[in-house]
Amino acid sequence: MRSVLLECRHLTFQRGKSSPILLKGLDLSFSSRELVGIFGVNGAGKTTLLRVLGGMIKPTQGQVLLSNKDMKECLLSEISRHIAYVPQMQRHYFPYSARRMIELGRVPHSGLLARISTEDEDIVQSVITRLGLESVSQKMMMELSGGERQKVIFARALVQNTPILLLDEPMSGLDYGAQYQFLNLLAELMNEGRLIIMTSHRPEELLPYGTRALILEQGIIRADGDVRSVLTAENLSHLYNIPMQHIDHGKNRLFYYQDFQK
Ligand SMILES: Nc1ncnc2c1ncn2[C@@H]1O[C@H](COP(=O)(O)OP(=O)(O)OP(=O)(O)O)[C@@H](O)[C@H]1O
Repeated sequence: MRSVLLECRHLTFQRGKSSPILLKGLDLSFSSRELVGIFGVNGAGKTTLLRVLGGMIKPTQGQVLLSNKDMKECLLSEISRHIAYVPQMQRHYFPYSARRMIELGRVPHSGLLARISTEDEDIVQSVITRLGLESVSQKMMMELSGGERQKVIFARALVQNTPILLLDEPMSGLDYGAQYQFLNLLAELMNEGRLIIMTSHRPEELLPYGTRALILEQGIIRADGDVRSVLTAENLSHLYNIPMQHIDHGKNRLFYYQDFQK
């Protein structure tokens, strides 16, 4: 059975009085065992929505509810035991090794000053193995490639062992093979019962396993539903104002620009 893990009610967000209203009274509900993609043009507010849902920034109006509890009443430690957030690719990191960076994901469970326990070490090691990070785990973060860093930050979120994962363009730096493995991993995590919400610019990546897609446009949700009904050439042509077509192939849907050669 699915249970509602995260909701927002009448969620409005505006940075300042003279700034545009980025999110306009959104009502959304997300449950366990969902893999949701948020789509929208650059600057539409996808990251902002993820960050408000993750409790990192407060709504201007409205509420975010974590397992039915108003997030305003949740301690930071409580939020981080429920939600792991993976930001868009960053350039600068503290001078930590990859393993140390991953270990930090255990802090919500063990506390900032506690020594890492044997149980924590086992969890960290199992995630390093699951993501194939053995060869980079002893290297410093700044010595890693962009895609390797991306995997390490995802590993940190996984060891947090939360029912909710919020991922901001998680596949942007991954090579083709790593994207394939990552998609399969997301499907596994969803089947374990997690709620995964990710932003994306590539509808293809959501089609095989995604359960739901949202289109955020001018502060409102223009479409919300099953991936195959939302991520259509018609909806994307309208969203990006370009002529698009799609072809279905099994579980996959391929998108292409119509009349590209003209
Ligand atoms: N820290 C900030 N201070 C001021 N404005 C910001 C800040 N972060 C984002 N914005 C603005 O808020 C708007 C929404 O940004 P957001 O990052 O949520 O968009 P997005 O849909 O995730 O975009 P992209 O697809 O380019 O990543 C943009 O106009 C952006 O310039």
